[in-house]
Amino acid sequence: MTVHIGAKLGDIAETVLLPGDPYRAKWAAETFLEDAKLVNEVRGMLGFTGMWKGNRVTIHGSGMGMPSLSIYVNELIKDYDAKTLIRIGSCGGMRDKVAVRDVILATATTTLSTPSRGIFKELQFAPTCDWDLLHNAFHAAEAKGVPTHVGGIYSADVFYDERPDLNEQMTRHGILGVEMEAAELYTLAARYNRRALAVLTVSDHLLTGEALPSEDRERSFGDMVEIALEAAFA
Ligand SMILES: O=P(O)(O)O[C@H]1O[C@H](CO)[C@@H](O)[C@H]1O
Ligand SMILES: O=c1cc[nH]c(=O)[nH]1
Repeated sequence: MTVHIGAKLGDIAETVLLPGDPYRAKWAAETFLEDAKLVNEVRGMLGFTGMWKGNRVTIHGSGMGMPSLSIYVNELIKDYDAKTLIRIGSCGGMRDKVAVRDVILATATTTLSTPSRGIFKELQFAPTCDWDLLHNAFHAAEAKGVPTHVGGIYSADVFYDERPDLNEQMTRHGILGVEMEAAELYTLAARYNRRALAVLTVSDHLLTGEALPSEDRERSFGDMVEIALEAAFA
């Protein structure tokens, strides 16, 4: 047990999928895993461990925003020795070519800051994904025929953004979508030599204003979960 995770040592698999939403973790575990068991519910942050095609997997909520994800990922790596960590999140589309329900595989993330910012001082560290996971995920998405984009994303600190000028610069510089966790996930994975990737489903669009309801964000992102599982065990 850790301060924020009630699971016993050994209850967490080496491969962990990380949705922001704990109820997406529950839905994904019940939908895709065999023998899924609840291993954490401290503060309502649900985590489940089960089997997928003979492979042991944990699906654990990260909460919203990098400070929350940082707590769970630090403990999952340092206390439970998680080795592969894949975020399965929603994001806002930022380019015309990206449509709602499309999948984005995030190669690199741009941020204003992360919880790790302090250690870098004047350095602008570039958080990037694991190449093998990206390669596997792209081929899994292609095989499923899921519309998929590969490229940079923006990991923001706020959902209700008062800086539309920043979004304009992101779009102008080719950023595909905005979410709130991947930069810290990639930074921690780099620090502890783990594999990380963010597989994202576009839930709304900053340019068109289109948006999916919260029930869809909790439950309708099956392609993203399967792509993440295929990528982890390819
Ligand atoms: O759907 P999740 O995984 O929570 O991800 C996105 O949704 C939340 C905001 O609604 C933020 O956590 C953002 O990163
Ligand atoms: O962080 C997020 C997630 C989904 N949609 C957004 O616009 N922002």
